[in-house]
Amino acid sequence: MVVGDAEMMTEVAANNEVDTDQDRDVELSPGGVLDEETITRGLSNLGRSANGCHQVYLNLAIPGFSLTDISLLSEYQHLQKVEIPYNDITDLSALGNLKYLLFLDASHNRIEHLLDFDPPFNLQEVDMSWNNIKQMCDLSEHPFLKKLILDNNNITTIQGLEKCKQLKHLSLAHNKIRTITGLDHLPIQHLNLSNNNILFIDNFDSLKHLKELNLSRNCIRSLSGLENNTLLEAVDLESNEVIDILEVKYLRNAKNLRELSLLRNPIQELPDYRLCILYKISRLVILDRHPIKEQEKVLALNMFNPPMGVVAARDHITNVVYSFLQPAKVWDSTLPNIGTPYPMLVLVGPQGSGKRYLATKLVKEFSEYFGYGISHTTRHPHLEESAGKDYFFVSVEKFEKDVRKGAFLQTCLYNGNWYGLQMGSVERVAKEGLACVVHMELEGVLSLKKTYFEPRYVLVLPLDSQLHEKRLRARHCTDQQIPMILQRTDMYIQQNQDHPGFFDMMICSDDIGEAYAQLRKLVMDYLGIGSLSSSDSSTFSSVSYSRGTADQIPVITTRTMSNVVRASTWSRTSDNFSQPRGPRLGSLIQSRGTVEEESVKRRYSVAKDVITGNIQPPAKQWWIKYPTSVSVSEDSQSMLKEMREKRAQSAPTILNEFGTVNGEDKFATSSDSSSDTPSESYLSDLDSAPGLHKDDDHKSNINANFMGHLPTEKIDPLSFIDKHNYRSASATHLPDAFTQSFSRPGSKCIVSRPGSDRNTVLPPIQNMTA
Ligand SMILES: Nc1ncnc2c1ncn2[C@@H]1O[C@H](COP(=O)(O)OP(=O)(O)OP(=O)(O)O)[C@@H](O)[C@H]1O
Repeated sequence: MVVGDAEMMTEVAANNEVDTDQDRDVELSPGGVLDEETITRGLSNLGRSANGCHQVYLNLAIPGFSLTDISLLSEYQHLQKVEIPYNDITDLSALGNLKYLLFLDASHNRIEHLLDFDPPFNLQEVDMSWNNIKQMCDLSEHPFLKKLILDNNNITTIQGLEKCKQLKHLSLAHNKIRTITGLDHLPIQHLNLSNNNILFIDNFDSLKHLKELNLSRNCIRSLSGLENNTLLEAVDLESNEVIDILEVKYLRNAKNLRELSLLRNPIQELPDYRLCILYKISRLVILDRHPIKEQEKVLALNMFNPPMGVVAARDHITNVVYSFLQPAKVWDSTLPNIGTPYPMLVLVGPQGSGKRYLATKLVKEFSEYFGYGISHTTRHPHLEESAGKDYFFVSVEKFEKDVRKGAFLQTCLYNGNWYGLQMGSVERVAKEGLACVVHMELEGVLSLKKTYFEPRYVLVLPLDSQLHEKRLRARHCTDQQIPMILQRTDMYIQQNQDHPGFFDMMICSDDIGEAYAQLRKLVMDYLGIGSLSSSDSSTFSSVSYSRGTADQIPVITTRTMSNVVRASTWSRTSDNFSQPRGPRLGSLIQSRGTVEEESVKRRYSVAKDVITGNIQPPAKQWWIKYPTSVSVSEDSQSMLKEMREKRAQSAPTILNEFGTVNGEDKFATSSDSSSDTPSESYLSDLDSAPGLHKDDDHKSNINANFMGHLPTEKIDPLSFIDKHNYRSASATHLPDAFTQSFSRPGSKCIVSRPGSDRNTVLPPIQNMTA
């Protein structure tokens, strides 16, 4: 230490001594009786008196003088703020003279009676904590009281506050209160009742202004009673006995709730307690004194109510992982692999939209092309359903077992039941050489879109909600389920709007006959078959690709139109079957069942035709002739909006109920009777569907749109355009990309097909069919 510093310290010490000496000289308030000297030292804040005539000190602070007698204070009637904490005062009657008193701090004294002095006019804030008050007296003489702190007393009952209509802040912590009473209709915003013996949150209903509530260290088990305190922002329930996570439901109306503490409650022992609370009250910013991170909120949401995309991703991961976990085995499969897409049609829509009916009818009519992909479900069969035809009805255990076997392509939980499409179901159809038609909910689609299958997705949507409701009622839907299903229709509309191209086409199914006609027309366009007359003998064919079969050759089936009409299946009738040659294929066939044998023979035959250049597989048109996108144009958006409004207002349409599958046409309407012979009216109906426009602008865009999506097969674009009459101004200026060889996924030149997640915008089909 330098000399200068030492000197300075000595000087400071000397000064201190002088001060203490002075203090010692003047004994302040001897014997605990307040004297003038003490008052003089405690006065501050010189200002104008309440009547405006004098300059007076407005504040007095005389803490910690062991005062017992403060009668002298009665002479200082202009005081507006009196702080007399940490004394031994028992009697405040001297304050009765202080008519202008606004703030009183008489905490840490020995007062037994609350405010028992003549009331000042405007007393606003009182702190009488740490006293010996046992009972609250009638405070109706203090109507302007805004803040009352009575912590650490011996109060057992809250009372006497009825007339305190300005009371915003009340603190009664560390008392002996057992039940909450006497607070009715008070405008309290901050209430502290911590450290009492409160068991129930009673009589809070009328505390409509309550923002901050501290009920920590009580014996509260239930939050019931807080449901009407909608302005709550912070609730402290630390060290209580809350045991049930569902109790937080009573806070659901507190839309401004930002801070909650449930520390040291049994509830904290629950697994995922924090995430659960965050999920239940997502608006929280601080929980248990810890700020909430965004990641936690996302985790909570994903855990308890994951968005459909997350569920689909999880389901997909589960299915993929389980299938990878299977012992390595080369499956005898007719399905394609990742590089060779398999034609598949998925009808998507809410329950009761009619998609199952459409799927069955389509499969029935186009049995040469399509097979019905049967899903598995854990729900019980309805009377009219048969196992192995409508669904494979399995127990949850069996379903789970199959999941673990990696048997599913996609799974989803809908309405409390599991649904899933197994690879085997698709395989079964593929073995027939047919394209698979399945129907499912959006959740299923989200999962299926993650697989290497790249189906066409046709959205089947009932836009007339009353009609939809009627159909649902005719089915097996309960009163609770119906609103949920109707809401889901809006979800589909939203999905369609938010993700243009997600669905390849939308069909309104209010009139199921027309819906089928549209679907039929679409399918026929895909397949390149204009009309199903028996005289039509135009050639069409379909392609399927086999995995693990000899040489990985695309296997193509050829058939004439007359065959379509007459033959019961696409694959089994009068194929030009050639005996397979070579030991490999021969032995392969020997080891198979009849159906597969047929399939291999057929494929062999078609492969031969393809190699010799005899046929063009029509199935490639599935991939070339894209179906109509649900358009993203403003027109279509507004049309959809219109339809939505119409849907909301629509009067019930009298239609036959539908409800069965198996081709039984309970859907049948007058228009349905003509559905076997597609007419122009289908086209006009198609036009009226959202997203289907025939305006010229679209027409001129067709090629541009079309070129955005590389088909999976190699085509000659110019002949394609010629064939379909698409030649337009823009067609004569085809960019290079269009005239290049188009390649399959997996080759260098990959552009995702419409409807896939990779490329979301589709060309409108009407230009193709124009
Ligand atoms: N594998 C699947 N993945 C996802 N959803 C599926 C699957 N299979 C069926 N679904 C869908 O689950 C929903 C409930 O089907 P369910 O058969 O129980 O009811 P429904 O009243 O007969 O429905 P719908 O007549 O619309 O088929 C339907 O929308 C159906 O399309």
